[in-house]
Amino acid sequence: MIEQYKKIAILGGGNMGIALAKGMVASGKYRAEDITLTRRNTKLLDAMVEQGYRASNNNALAVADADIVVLSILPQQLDSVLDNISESIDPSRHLFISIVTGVAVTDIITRLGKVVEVVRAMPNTAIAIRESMTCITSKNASPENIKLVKEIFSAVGETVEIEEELMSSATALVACGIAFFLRSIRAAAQGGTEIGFHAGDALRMAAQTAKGAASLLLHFGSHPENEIDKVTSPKGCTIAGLNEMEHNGFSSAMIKGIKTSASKAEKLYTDEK
Ligand SMILES: NC(=O)C1=CN([C@@H]2O[C@H](COP(=O)(O)OP(=O)(O)OC[C@H]3O[C@@H](n4cnc5c(N)ncnc54)[C@H](O)[C@@H]3O)[C@@H](O)[C@H]2O)C=CC1
Ligand SMILES: O=C(O)[C@@H]1CCC=N1
Repeated sequence: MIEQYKKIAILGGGNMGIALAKGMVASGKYRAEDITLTRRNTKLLDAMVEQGYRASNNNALAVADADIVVLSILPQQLDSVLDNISESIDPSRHLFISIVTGVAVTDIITRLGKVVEVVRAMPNTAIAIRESMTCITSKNASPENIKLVKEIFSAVGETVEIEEELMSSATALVACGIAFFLRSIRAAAQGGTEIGFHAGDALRMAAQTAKGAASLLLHFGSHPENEIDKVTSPKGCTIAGLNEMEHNGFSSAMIKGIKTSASKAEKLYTDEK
């Protein structure tokens, strides 16, 4: 249990903060009582408190009590939170993990006015079920602390270390990506309903089929087209459907969407200033 001596403050107990906390505890490597979640209205964290987590609306106190500080607020909420906790930070003790989109390590250090070690992480909502793909980067953390952060996120899914310059791209591909694939599954289910299945059955069938497709790639390490070739019988119905989708811009829509999300992610914090 790597984290048994570490206390964790997750500033911003919203979608991701809660999902991260739950995923960490579900991994069996972290204890709920070592994790404090903050948000302005702590009533909304009552369900977490019932499960043994701590809740607070005082970021400075939560930080003072923690070894690891996770920044999990929105980009537009970041500056006021950093201003509020600055006095409570001890750079020799605190390790920062930021999952805030579009915020560089240097942005955090500049705003805090203190040189703390910061590791940026970009997970996705599948962190709640320990199936996240998390991209990690740091310009100033020690190898030990980067390893520690990798271990945290490895407990809730897969990790990859990337250059900080690619973090907005990672945001589009892995964080926004969950929504893109979910929308694809919804579209498949809608098609399924139109050709005869009840909506609930169609959704379950589409979701399991999507899981199977992703698992084939991860299991065999193969290229999608290799797996597609195994499905498309000559003169068959798969290639007919696939080509119809491509004539309507299926791949192009996904590529353009990912590029749009990446450029938006890059500007989310700076546009607030
Ligand atoms: N939702 C997603 O799939 C992903 C989000 N992110 C990033 O993670 C961060 C959090 O995103 P979400 O959890 O989706 O947002 P969210 O809006 O669900 O959570 C933010 C939380 O911060 C709380 N908050 C606001 N001001 C606060 C303050 N002064 N002190 C303490 N808490 C405060 C809000 O009440 C809210 O609960 C964002 O920067 C986002 O870009 C990163 C990866 C995936
Ligand atoms: O939509 C957003 O801005 C956040 C960042 C990545 C996923 N959700």
